[in-house]
Amino acid sequence: MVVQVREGLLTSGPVPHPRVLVATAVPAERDAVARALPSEGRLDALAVGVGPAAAAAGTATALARAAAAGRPYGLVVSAGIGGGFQPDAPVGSLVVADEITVADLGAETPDGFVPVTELGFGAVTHRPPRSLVRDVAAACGAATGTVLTVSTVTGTAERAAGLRLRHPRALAEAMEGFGVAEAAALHGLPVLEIRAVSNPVGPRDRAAWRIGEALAALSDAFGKSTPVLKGWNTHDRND
Ligand SMILES: O=C(O)c1cccc(C(=O)CC[C@H]2O[C@@H](n3cnc4c(=O)[nH]cnc43)[C@H](O)[C@@H]2O)c1
Repeated sequence: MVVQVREGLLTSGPVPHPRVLVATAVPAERDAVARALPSEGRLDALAVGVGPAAAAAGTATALARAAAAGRPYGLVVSAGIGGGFQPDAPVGSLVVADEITVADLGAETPDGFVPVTELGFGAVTHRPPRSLVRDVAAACGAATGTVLTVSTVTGTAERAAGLRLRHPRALAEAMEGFGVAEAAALHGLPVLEIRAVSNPVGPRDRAAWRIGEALAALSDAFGKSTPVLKGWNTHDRND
């Protein structure tokens, strides 16, 4: 396979059945994913840290190391628990992102929040391959919609309502997807995000978290989605 470095991007040609990196925030999520993966090793689960910056740095490092070792990844999946917008994404349910959007990268103005793209910089959304979103969601029974990446966990009804006003298609929020997606984009790779809902997005209520239930749902999702991930071809990334 030919790997090219062009304008700061690492790109590669189409690969049938590429290696897949599943990036979680913490070891508990990594272990929930790894329990469901086959032992033959084309899918790896790695805990890259909490928040978009740690996730971007950890993912980019893993992708660069794998490429340098001659075992490059062809697909990156951000996975873990997350908050679900109610009533669309109840606790224990699964969400596959058809858009991965960073919600708080921009500027506050007297007229409201302005995303960084409107300031003339960068990106705020990454779109996973549509066929992969469709097939993974069908395999594991997930809803599809926008998953927001935030640096601050939402803790009030006002903020939850504000996010939904700006992002009406948002089903879930978490803290890593956009960072993982930026790292994947830097390497010219497609990205997917899968979240198992551990808590409602809204007023802070630690008693309402169902982390065990969400980790079990995450494990189950990977058990059911592995055949799709293993069978996916990078040729299909624009489908
Ligand atoms: O202290 C709190 O009120 C609180 C509420 C929800 C989650 C946290 C975390 O520190 C977990 C961060 C960790 O888990 C993902 N996650 C889970 N639920 C959410 C959420 O509602 N909003 C954003 N992220 C969430 C996240 O991806 C991190 O990896 C604390």
